Amino acid sequence: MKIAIIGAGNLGLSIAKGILSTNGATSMVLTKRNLSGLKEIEKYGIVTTTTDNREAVAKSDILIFAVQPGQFVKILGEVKDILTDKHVIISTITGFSIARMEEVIGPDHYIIRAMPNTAISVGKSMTCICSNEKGAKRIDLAKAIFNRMGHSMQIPEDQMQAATVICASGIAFWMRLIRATTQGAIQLGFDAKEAQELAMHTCNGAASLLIESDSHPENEIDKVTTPRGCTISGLNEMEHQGLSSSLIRGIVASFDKINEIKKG
Ligand SMILES: NC(=O)C1=CN([C@@H]2O[C@H](COP(=O)(O)OP(=O)(O)OC[C@H]3O[C@@H](n4cnc5c(N)ncnc54)[C@H](OP(=O)(O)O)[C@@H]3O)[C@@H](O)[C@H]2O)C=CC1
Ligand SMILES: O=C(O)[C@@H]1CCC=N1
Repeated sequence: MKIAIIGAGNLGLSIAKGILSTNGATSMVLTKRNLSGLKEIEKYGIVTTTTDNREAVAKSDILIFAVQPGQFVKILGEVKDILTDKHVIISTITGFSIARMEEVIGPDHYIIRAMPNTAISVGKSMTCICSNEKGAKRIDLAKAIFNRMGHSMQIPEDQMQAATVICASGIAFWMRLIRATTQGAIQLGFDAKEAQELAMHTCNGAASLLIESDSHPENEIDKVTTPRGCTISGLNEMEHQGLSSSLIRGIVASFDKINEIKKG
């Protein structure tokens, strides 16, 4: 697969690392205006970098766009005359609808919207995808690309904003929970490095347990909470302080904000 990543910033570079670590491409062209941050990745044989988006598009079949929303229309306009039927166009751009893409390049292209997160760099992204009518013929290819770097789910386009909050912003929410657990562990006497190790691997174990056993969180919680024990004391105090409520409110605030950004 010949892949171009247009806009190798935080997310674009994470995707590039994920593709490299899973041998997901035969060639990869990364673009940005200032190439100085791409020195390390250029050392990989299959990677080339350029400031020329047209060159990247001409050399590739799969085009992954990871620029800021305000930059996207201009870049699409710049390359639209060299888009052909070999190209699958994948946009990770928040709040930028398929209809707006079609307004610029027309509907006769394989268009996919994808919402990954930065764990794609280590092959562990939860990625939601949807497509335009023509892109439905390439959705299995898109799923295969993202399943190599984690787990994908096809959703209706009108759920992409919600998916952005839960999956893309969501990784930051989980990081904060891991950080808070680390701070608690330090207070209980572990040094900072040990504390983070305990928090990260416990978090990983909780998610793996649910994924691999197809179980419900409360079912697993019931197995841990000894009557009159320390777990239920901790959990109930967290709930008195509003743990679940604050997470839900944070998610809704994030969703309200993303809808505001889309309007404005
Ligand atoms: N960060 C995340 O976790 C996630 C981000 N997203 C979405 O992905 C997109 C990118 O986000 P993020 O990576 O954080 O943003 P960044 O600002 O880190 O990356 C955008 C990149 O685009 C490059 N760029 C700007 N103009 C051009 C151009 N004309 N040609 C080529 N490259 C260009 C910039 O580099 P330079 O200035 O050198 O050109 C920059 O590196 C956004 O739309 C965001 O909403 C979606 C999911 C998760
Ligand atoms: O914070 C943001 O707005 C973007 C979208 C999801 C991740 N980063």
